[in-house]
Amino acid sequence: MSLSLHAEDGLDRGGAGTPLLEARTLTKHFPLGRGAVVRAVDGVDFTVMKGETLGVVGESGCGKSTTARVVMQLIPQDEGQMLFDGEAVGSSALSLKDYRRQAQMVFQDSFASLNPRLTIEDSIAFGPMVHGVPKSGAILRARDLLARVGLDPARFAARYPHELSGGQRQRVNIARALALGPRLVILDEAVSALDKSVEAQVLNLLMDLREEFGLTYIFISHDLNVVRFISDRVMVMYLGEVVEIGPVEELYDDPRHPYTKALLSAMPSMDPDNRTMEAPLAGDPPNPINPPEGCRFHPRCPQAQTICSKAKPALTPVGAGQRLAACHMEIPGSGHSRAPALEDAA
Ligand SMILES: Nc1ncnc2c1ncn2[C@@H]1O[C@H](COP(=O)(O)OP(=O)(O)OP(=O)(O)O)[C@@H](O)[C@H]1O
Repeated sequence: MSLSLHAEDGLDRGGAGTPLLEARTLTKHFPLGRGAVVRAVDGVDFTVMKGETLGVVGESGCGKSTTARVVMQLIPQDEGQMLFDGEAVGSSALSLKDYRRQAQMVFQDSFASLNPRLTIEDSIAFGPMVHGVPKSGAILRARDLLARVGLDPARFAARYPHELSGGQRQRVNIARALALGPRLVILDEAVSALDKSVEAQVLNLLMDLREEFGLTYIFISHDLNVVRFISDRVMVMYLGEVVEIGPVEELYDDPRHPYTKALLSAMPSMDPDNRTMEAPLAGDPPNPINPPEGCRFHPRCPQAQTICSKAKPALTPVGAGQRLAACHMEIPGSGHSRAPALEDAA
């Protein structure tokens, strides 16, 4: 098989208009016994465009990592479907094996992701060898990738993970993720464990690699400043659901969902004149085993009205139209009260 180290022919680099990944009503529940179920991901819909970075934010436990693991097919979804470049993942047109080559993931823990008994070059070469690349070719590719992530192959190829710093190990993990020539890379808190100066270097490296290889990223992070820096669009999750998604500057400058407003108001602003006056989030997120009826955010929402506890708001276009928010108050014609279209559901 041939594994390209360059953007694939025909890849719409930076083309905001063509979907690479379409996730439709993805659902993942974890049974806990005695009928209890954690609704970790509950009917999530989103699209990632070719060449873009989609940031994913939300409080701990809202389902970011589970969404990533389902997208990677590390765990199967209970319901829902994914299309990758227009083909259903797991279909005869796109087998799971082919899909897994094209979608790769980098995790937060740079050490746990690497086999301590393998040298750096062997770790990077492992994936291509599993996919049938001869060892000599896989090692050459590994050394090339080491150089591309800023590690001199002559110095680093024969070292072991424990001989590297956290930042160097994460560069190795990035090289390893790129070894199979993926088109989609999921970065799950991939820079969160790094010192700020190292984090900035790795973020710049990720942006360079995205251009060089025509990659598409899903970037999961608790750090809203980092997400703003690297993302083209941002998806906000709350208790297993998407509550808002849209272009990064639009969403940060004019958040529409009350949860997004509260989340951003808790963000340490670089600019003291630019801090929002929204109330910060009160209380802990409710339990994903027994989420509230209607809008799941309503028990903590300063704008909640009667409808919010009764009917689930659908993701609805807001603002300039490239953004969606799931809030009854944003549904056109609702007059900031009960939305007529939802009266029946109440
Ligand atoms: N294997 C599992 N079994 C049972 N519950 C799980 C499992 N994996 C995740 N969960 C639960 O699913 C919910 C979503 O977890 P997930 O790790 O996806 O959230 P997250 O937003 O990534 O959180 P964090 O930011 O802390 O990583 C949480 O309540 C979590 O405890």
